[in-house]
Amino acid sequence: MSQPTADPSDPGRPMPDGLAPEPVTPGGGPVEPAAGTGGTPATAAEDEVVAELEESLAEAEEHDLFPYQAVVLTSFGGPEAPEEVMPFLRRVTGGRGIPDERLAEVAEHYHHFGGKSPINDQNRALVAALQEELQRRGLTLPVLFGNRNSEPFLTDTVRDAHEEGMTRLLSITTSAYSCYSSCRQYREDIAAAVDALATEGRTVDVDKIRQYWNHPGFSRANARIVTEGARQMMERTGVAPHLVFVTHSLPLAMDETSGPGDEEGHLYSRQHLELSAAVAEEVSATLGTELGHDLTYCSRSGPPSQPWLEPDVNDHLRELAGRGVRHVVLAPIGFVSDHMEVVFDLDTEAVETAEELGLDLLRVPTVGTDPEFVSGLVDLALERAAEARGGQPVRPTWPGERPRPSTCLPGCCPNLRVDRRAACGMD
Ligand SMILES: CC1=C(CCC(=O)O)c2cc3nc(cc4[nH]c(cc5[nH]c(cc1n2)c(C)c5CCC(=O)O)c(CCC(=O)O)c4C)C(CCC(=O)O)=C3C
Ligand SMILES: [Fe+2]
Repeated sequence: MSQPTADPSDPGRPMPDGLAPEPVTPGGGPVEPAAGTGGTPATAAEDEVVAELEESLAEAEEHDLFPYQAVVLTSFGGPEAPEEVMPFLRRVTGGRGIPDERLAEVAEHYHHFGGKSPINDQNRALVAALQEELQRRGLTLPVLFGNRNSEPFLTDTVRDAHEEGMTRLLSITTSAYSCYSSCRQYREDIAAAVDALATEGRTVDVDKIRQYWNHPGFSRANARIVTEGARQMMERTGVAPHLVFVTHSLPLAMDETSGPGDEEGHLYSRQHLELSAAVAEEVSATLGTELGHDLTYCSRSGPPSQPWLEPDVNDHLRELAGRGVRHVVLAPIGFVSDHMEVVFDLDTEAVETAEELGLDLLRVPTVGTDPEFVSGLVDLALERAAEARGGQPVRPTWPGERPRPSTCLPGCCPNLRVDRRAACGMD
């Protein structure tokens, strides 16, 4: 960790400069006397209303997540019944040129599990864990849940929040890395929700925590999980396993253009390469033996003519077996929960490939509701709130020392097909 002593959320430490809430009300000014009194003396009932309002505004200013009134876990979504599978897939791929055969094939993956993706249950568990962690720190804000591609839809969640009187929300997305699919597309869907509600006369602002691939809550939890898996395998077999990291493949053009718009590009694959190397080094140091490692990709789609990031995890397992590797720890560092990509593409397909090859394969879990990860997400929310108040909070990272900006730079991770407004950025 680059700045191990600075934890803005640690209640035991005094707040660094700039972290104290600004003395403003959510409405931007002092509380007005009850409206409609027309200069006549206030009734006891009106006095009571004003007192309650003042009290609730004072409460809203006290907490460390001010100016936010709720946290919204924002995720991809997934079907929960067989009849939801095709509508979900059409929503996800709408106009994106995914061949019909690929859609039918992916539909089969869902039907293989009774038409239900595990992703929503996993996110509901994460919502509960986040709520518990906030409460543990004395923060009483609600944690809401909204999806991009299935119920509960983000727009409906934000509308309900507005009905409850909320106008400023903080989104925590279930996506750690930087590319169009994992960052800007979420920002576009947040903007679409905000804009849809604006047409109903509802004004809501939504900010987002930074991409957290190198926030210690995510990266250190992954390092620990992979270490545990490798240790188990070593104790069982007496052999140091090979580490195979895996993430979602992307069209090469999407990887090339991922990043801050500084024309360096390839940020998505570079982030994964950097974390894979750091975790492998950490595991090797902890277990006292050098473990080999590679980064691989899964869940390729799109037309065969379009180049995507490689090697595919199955191809790579074949290559490793050919080189005489017998024991593999498979670490899905690209994902935050064991959703369909993990239970089908890895636990079903890659496991089958390994069986054919006679490889001993251990797939370690994603971060899920790991307490270190959940606590890291709350730290990230506190960090974002401090920034929203004009402060300059400490922004811990591992590996490296370059946190992603919480407001994306112009042109970052562009949509290569159409122009859509994106929230949480400078463009
Ligand atoms: C980077 C990335 C993440 C990780 C970041 C994040 O988590 O957001 C991710 C997650 C997910 N992807 C998911 C599902 C799907 N992704 C698809 C298609 C695509 N994903 C892409 C990228 C990513 N995807 C891309 C470049 C495409 C091609 C078409 C397009 O440009 O959009 C398709 C269409 C069919 C197909 O082609 O496979 C489906 C059904 C689910 C739900 C799983 C469940 O139900 O449990 C989750 C969590
Ligand atoms: Fe996907």
